[in-house]
Amino acid sequence: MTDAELAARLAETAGQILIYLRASGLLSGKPLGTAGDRTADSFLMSTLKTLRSEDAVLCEESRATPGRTSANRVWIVDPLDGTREYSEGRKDWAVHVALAIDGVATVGAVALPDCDGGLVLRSDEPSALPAAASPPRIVVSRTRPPPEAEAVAQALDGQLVPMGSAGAKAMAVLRGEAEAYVHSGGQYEWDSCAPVAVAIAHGLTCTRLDGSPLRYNCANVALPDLVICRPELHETILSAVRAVTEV
Ligand SMILES: Nc1ncnc2c1ncn2[C@@H]1O[C@H](COP(=O)(O)O)[C@@H](OP(=O)(O)O)[C@H]1O
Ligand SMILES: [Mg+2]
Repeated sequence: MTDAELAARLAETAGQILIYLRASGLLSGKPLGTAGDRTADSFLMSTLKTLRSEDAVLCEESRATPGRTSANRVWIVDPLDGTREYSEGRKDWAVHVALAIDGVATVGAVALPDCDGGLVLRSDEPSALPAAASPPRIVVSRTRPPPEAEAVAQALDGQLVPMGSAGAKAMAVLRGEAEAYVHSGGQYEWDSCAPVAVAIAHGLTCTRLDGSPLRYNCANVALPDLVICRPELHETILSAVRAVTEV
C-alpha cells in the first residue's frame, strides 16, 4: 500500500469510528470529545506502529516517537480536529493523517466524516479548483478568529465565514466553499500538516502569515499562524496582514 493510500484509509476509518461512537448516544459534550480524541488516537497509533514501524510519529494525543526530529519520515496526525464541534454535534470536524518528509508536508489525507455522507480528500487525488466566488469568502475560527481577519476581509472586499476545525476550513477552500483560510494566535503542526499537503496538491498556496514556508517536524511543534488560499489572493492577504501588524 502506498503512503497516500494508507493515509486515506486511516483517516477514513478513524472518521467512521468517530461517527459510530457519537451515534451510540452513550456520551455527549466534553466527555464525548475526550472519548473521540482517545479512541481515534488509539486506532491510528497502533495501526501506524504496525504498518509503518520504521517511521516516526507525531500526534496530538500521544507521546511522539523519541528522536523524531532526526527522522526523515514522520507521520503527523490529528485524530480529531475540531473536537469541540464534534462534541456539539456539528459537521465541521475532521481527521488528519499526513506524512512529512524532510520537514515538508508531502502526503496527506483529510477525512470529513460528517460532510456529504463522508468525504476523504487526498494529496494523491488532486482535482481542479472550482470557480472562485465573488466577493471572496474567508473562513476563520468560529471560536478564536484571528485579529487580522477584518483587515484581510476589507483588503479583499470579501466576507468572513466562521467555521470549526482547521481541516474543515482548508477543505472548504479546495472544495469551492471559500476562497481563503486565515489563522493566527496559536495552532500546532498536527492542526495543519495534512490539510496543507492536500491543499498544495490541489493548487492552493499555503504559507505562514509572513509569507515564509510551513515547516514540519520541528523541535517546537507550535505553528501558530497560516494562510491557505487561492494563489491569486495570496499577495493581497499578506499585504493586509503586514499593514496591521506593522502599525
Ligand atoms: N489559539 C490557539 N491555540 C492553540 N490551538 C488552537 C488555537 N486556535 C485554534 N487552535 C486549534 O486549531 C484547531 C482548529 O481550531 P478552530 O476550530 O478554532 O479553527 C483546533 O484543534 P483541535 O480541535 O484538534 O484541538 C484548535 O484547538
Ligand atoms: Mg487540531
